[in-house]
Amino acid sequence: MPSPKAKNPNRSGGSPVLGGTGGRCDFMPLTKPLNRPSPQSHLLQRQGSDPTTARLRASESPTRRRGSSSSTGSASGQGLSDEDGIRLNPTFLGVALSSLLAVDLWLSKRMGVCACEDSSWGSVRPLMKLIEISGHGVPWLAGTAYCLYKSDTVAGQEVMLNLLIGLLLDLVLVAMVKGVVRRPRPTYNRMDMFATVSVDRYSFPSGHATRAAMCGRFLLAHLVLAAPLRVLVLLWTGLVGLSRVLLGRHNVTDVMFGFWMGYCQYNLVEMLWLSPQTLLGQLT
Ligand SMILES: CC(C)=CCC/C(C)=C/CC/C(C)=C/COP(=O)(O)O
Repeated sequence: MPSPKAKNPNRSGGSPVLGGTGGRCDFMPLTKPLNRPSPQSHLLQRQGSDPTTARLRASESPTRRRGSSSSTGSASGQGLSDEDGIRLNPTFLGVALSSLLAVDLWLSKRMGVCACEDSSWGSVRPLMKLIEISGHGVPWLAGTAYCLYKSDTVAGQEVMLNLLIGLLLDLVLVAMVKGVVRRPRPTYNRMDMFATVSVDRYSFPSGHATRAAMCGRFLLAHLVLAAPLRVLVLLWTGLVGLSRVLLGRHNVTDVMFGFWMGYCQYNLVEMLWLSPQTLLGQLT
């Protein structure tokens, strides 16, 4: 049976959505774009899972009061905000995602113990910033370019050239995802990072985490390293990711996704691998 909203004569269309109030099949207006939920709507989600309660709380919020002239009653249909559209029809995936994000924000804030000098672990901040620089794009690009220039074996040049390609690919892919997702950095982050570009005001995914994961895999696969050094590479990768959250630069999910993305980027580098044979084949 359709929900009371379906009785609204102003509605021009709707689609059934499973998981509506009380497990019924509710209708969601097709004419209204479903924007990403605002931070406020996450708050609403956390304050009460009951959609009716959430709607009532939304009508008490200052933003709703300010714009109350256009939203005098949800029954009119015109007064429904995008938030209402989403909150009245919470899908399982929506609730799961909102819960994950709420846990992510809470955990990240608790872990941001080096976010500034006055933080509880503020004295460790300089060490965390050193780890940050060790995973920054500039030293990696400059170091790889230098090794490529200095390398006097074809094998060495091949490895360095492909690492350079991987690093550039990483910058482009991370910039694209950051530009699309546009998740702001945590509010408690101090934007005092060395050499950033415009998309670096966004947080998802962590560019340091993608680079650490990709370079870590690259080093383990292409350098002949003794066991302690292999452990050190793994440790460094983990520390770069952890330092992003401790410094308050990122939320945990930014780093987790960054690790996964960097891991996949390495597969891409392997797929696109440029060998002297490939290069010579291209030239002849
Ligand atoms: C050649 C060229 C375009 C170099 C750009 C290198 C550069 C400025 C990379 C940015 C590195 C950076 C600050 C990434 C942000 O990392 P998150 O972990 O904070 O996302």
